[in-house]
Amino acid sequence: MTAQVLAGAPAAAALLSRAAARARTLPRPPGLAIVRLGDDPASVSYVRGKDRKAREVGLQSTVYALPEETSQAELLALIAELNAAYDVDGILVQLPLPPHIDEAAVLRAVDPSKDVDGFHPVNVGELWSGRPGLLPCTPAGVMVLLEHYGIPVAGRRAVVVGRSAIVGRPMAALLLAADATVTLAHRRTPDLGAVTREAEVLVVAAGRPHLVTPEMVRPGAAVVDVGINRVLDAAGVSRLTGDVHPDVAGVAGALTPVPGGVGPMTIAALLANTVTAAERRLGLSGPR
Ligand SMILES: NC(=O)C1=CN([C@@H]2O[C@H](COP(=O)(O)OP(=O)(O)OC[C@H]3O[C@@H](n4cnc5c(N)ncnc54)[C@H](OP(=O)(O)O)[C@@H]3O)[C@@H](O)[C@H]2O)C=CC1
Ligand SMILES: Nc1nc(=O)c2c([nH]1)NC[C@@H]1CN(c3ccc(C(=O)N[C@@H](CCC(=O)O)C(=O)O)cc3)C=[N+]21
Repeated sequence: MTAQVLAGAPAAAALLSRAAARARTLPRPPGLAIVRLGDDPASVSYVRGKDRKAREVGLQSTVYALPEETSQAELLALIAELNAAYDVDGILVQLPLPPHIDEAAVLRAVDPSKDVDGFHPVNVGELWSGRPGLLPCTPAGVMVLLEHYGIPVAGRRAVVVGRSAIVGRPMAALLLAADATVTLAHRRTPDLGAVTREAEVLVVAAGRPHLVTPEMVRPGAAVVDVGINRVLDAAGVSRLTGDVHPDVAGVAGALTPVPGGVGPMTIAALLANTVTAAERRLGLSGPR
């Protein structure tokens, strides 16, 4: 037996085509502003991917590539300008930020109605209180992926490994909102395998290559691998690998690949959020 492959591409394409159709009904294209500091190669490449896809689906996307040494005051001034700009519906500040910038202060500065990452405390609070506003892209993308493949969540045991503000915590909130019974595991969880074996839906976002091995997985479980780790293969070539060991495919019922699983969903969810923000700002509230 080998697990069903939950490829991101078809689910992301479906989400993008729904978002593009909604965007076409608006009086003007939804506007996305992407802010990035410095030139960390991974950030440059993610931002390029987001900007390219945004244009493909008919959004007006602008990348603000600022030098690494940009001061916090300069960054906050740009955010204030984008908050005030009529034709900007979504603002994304690419993380991580350089160490001299107070990340929490920057995320708080983004107008919550333009916070297409769903990182502002207002959106976080709304998510946990069960009145979701704009949803964090990776967890929202995971929910769309599960739905696309008809994997049920309601009434099932879900385990999330990792409790970061951008992935693990909001993932747990969305699974809870979808009526799963949710456990959130982390570095201080004793006997992680005993916990993950309980999961009918297992989401792994730890940033540890191959942390989850076959004996940690319940037979037939749906396993979502959020991890993106750059590792050297036997030939010394740099490759992307997930947090889930490939042999898990022999135990799981369904498994997301890395790359080509959650990554494309994250980008699609960001663009769908931007359309949602535009609809709300223009007073034309469409579906979600
Ligand atoms: N596909 C996509 O679109 C995206 C992928 N990612 C990837 O997902 C992964 C996680 O990202 P992110 O959440 O930002 O990472 P963080 O490093 O912020 O958080 C990692 C979490 O995993 C937990 N953890 C780490 N090691 C273990 C372990 N051995 N056992 C149990 N828990 C552990 C940590 O626990 P503790 O809190 O106790 O330290 C922490 O809560 C990374 O590989 C990242 O590249 C991230 C964003 C988007
Ligand atoms: N403000 C902010 N918002 C984010 O959403 C955000 C961020 N900062 N910082 C970094 C993480 C990471 N992230 C990814 C997006 C797409 C892929 C993606 O498309 N991955 C491809 C592979 C890409 C490659 O080849 O490098 C895949 O998995 O198939 C991965 C990771 C968004 N993040």
